[in-house]
Amino acid sequence: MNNLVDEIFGGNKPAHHERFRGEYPVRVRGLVNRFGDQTIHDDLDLDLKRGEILGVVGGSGTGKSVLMRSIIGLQQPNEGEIEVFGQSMTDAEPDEALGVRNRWGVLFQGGALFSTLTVGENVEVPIKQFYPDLDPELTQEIARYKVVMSGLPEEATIKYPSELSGGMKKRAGLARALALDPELLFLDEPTAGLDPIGASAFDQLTKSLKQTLGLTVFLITHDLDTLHEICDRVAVLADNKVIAVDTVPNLMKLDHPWIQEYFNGPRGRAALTAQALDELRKHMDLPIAAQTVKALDKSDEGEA
Ligand SMILES: Nc1ncnc2c1ncn2[C@@H]1O[C@H](COP(=O)(O)OP(=O)(O)OP(=O)(O)O)[C@@H](O)[C@H]1O
Repeated sequence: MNNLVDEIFGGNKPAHHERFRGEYPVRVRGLVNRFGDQTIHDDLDLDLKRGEILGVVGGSGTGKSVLMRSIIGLQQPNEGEIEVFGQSMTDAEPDEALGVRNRWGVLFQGGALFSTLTVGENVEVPIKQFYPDLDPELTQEIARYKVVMSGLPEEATIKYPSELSGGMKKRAGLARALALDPELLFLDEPTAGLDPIGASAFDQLTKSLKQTLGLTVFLITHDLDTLHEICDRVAVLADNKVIAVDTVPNLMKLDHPWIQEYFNGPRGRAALTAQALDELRKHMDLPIAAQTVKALDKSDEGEA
């Protein structure tokens, strides 16, 4: 397990650092990734703005996870330049890379929890890795705090991953991603496999953590509700590149076949209607809003 821990969290103590004040915590330029004769990325550019939730979408196999793995140093690109917190990751000496690794948290698809450790012990892993001399009681206390912050009951701290529901596993993974108070959070399909209520609750948690902790979030998703509800901008991967980065309403105006199919297809329209209804419900004291909600609710029943 130690190799995996080293791979994910790095293997040494972090250097001291100031919080990043620049505009773009992540900048990717001319990224090329190939596996054999399969080209995944070809001259891909992307900027992540400080304080935003950036949704990353694209068809299956377009390279969303490979892009995330390239940024966090788990995938060595064939070409290109990646800067995190203003520091080049592609040319970085191992020590320099370590200086930034403790400044991001990652929630992998499926949570990637260590099954032989309790939730609390999972959250302690990166803390012990980066701060081995910390008093064990304090380490446990920090882990408990992160568990509760992620919306789990405190009792979940002593449970094993196999004793948790899918939604609880995601929250446990999030608690571990938050263990070192990151400035940057990477979420790979956090709502996949959750029921709509669980997915919506996870979205709201992400949004409130972004606001309260001042996080910048890179969020891979297929979930249209998530895009509409919490993403400030969305990057679309197609044709081996990021073909557009914009707000959802602006993306919907673009004349690209995949974008049109995705955002203006039946599921895209349903997500948009659901969001419009949510907005209107906030203004139910206005007669026009009440009437519109009633009419839209009826048309939904008609379609069902
Ligand atoms: N280590 C690897 N070796 C060979 N091919 C790989 C490797 N990692 C990813 N790929 C290939 O790269 C392509 C992009 O994979 P990636 O997981 O990034 O897609 P994705 O956009 O995240 O897809 P999904 O939405 O289905 O999760 C796929 O064709 C995948 O098979």
